[in-house]
Amino acid sequence: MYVTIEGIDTAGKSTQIQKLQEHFKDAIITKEPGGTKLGSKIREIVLGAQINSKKAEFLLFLADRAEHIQEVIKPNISKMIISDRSIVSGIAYALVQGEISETAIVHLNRFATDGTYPKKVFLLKLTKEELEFRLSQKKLDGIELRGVEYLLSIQDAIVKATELLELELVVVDATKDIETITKEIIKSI
Ligand SMILES: Nc1ncnc2c1ncn2[C@@H]1O[C@H](COP(=O)(O)OP(=O)(O)O)[C@@H](O)[C@H]1O
Ligand SMILES: Cc1cn([C@H]2C[C@H](O)[C@@H](COP(=O)(O)OP(=O)(O)O)O2)c(=O)[nH]c1=O
Repeated sequence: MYVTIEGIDTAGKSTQIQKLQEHFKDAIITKEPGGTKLGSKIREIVLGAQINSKKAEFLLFLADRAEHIQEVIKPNISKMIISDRSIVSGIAYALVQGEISETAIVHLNRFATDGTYPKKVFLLKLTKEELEFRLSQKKLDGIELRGVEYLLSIQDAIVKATELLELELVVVDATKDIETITKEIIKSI
C-alpha cells in the first residue's frame, strides 16, 4: 500500500517517517521532492530560493514527481510505501500560489503521475500557536520564509487537494506527543 505523510513545514513529517521506518522494517521509505537522483538535484534548486517564475517552480516539482513515480512508486506499488509528501503537497502548494488554474494543476499532476495516487493520506495538522513556536526554533528555507498565514492556508489546501483527487484522508493532531501520533498512524495503516 502506498501511503503519504502530509503537513506543512515543521508538522513532524520527518519525525514520524523515522518512527514508521522502525516499525515497518520492510517498507519503502521515500520523499518528494528528492526521492530520486534527479529529484535530489531538483530539490536543491527549488529550495534554494533563486527561482523567479512560479510556473518554473511548479514544473520543477512536477519533474521531480514524474521521476519519483516512475522510478520508486510504480516498481514497488505492491509493497508498503511510505512517502514524505506526494501529489497532495504538489496540488496544495500550487492552489495557494494561485497563478495556475485548479483544472490545469490537477490535469498536469495526473499527467506527471499517470494517475498513480496514494491509497491513504495522513495530514499532520498543526495549530497556529504550535506552528509559530516550531518555526521560531529552526533556520527557515525559501518556502518557509513566506510566513505563518501562508503555511496555514497550505494546510487547508492539503484537505482540498485530497477532495479533488478523491483520496482517503486521515487527519492527525500534530500537537500531540511523537509516540501517540506514531501509534495513531500505525493503527490506521
Ligand atoms: N509531536 C511533536 N511534538 C513536539 N515537537 C515535535 C513533534 N514532532 C516533531 N517535532 C519537532 O518539530 C520540528 C519539526 O519536525 P520535522 O519532523 O522535521 O517536521 P517536517 O518534516 O514536517 O518539517 C523538529 O524540531 C521536531 O523535533
Ligand atoms: C512536493 C512539493 C513541496 N513543496 C514545498 C513544501 C516544502 O516547503 C518544500 C520542501 O518540502 P520538504 O522536503 O518537506 O521540506 P522540509 O524538510 O523543510 O519540511 O517544498 C511545494 O511547494 N510543491 C510541491 O509539489
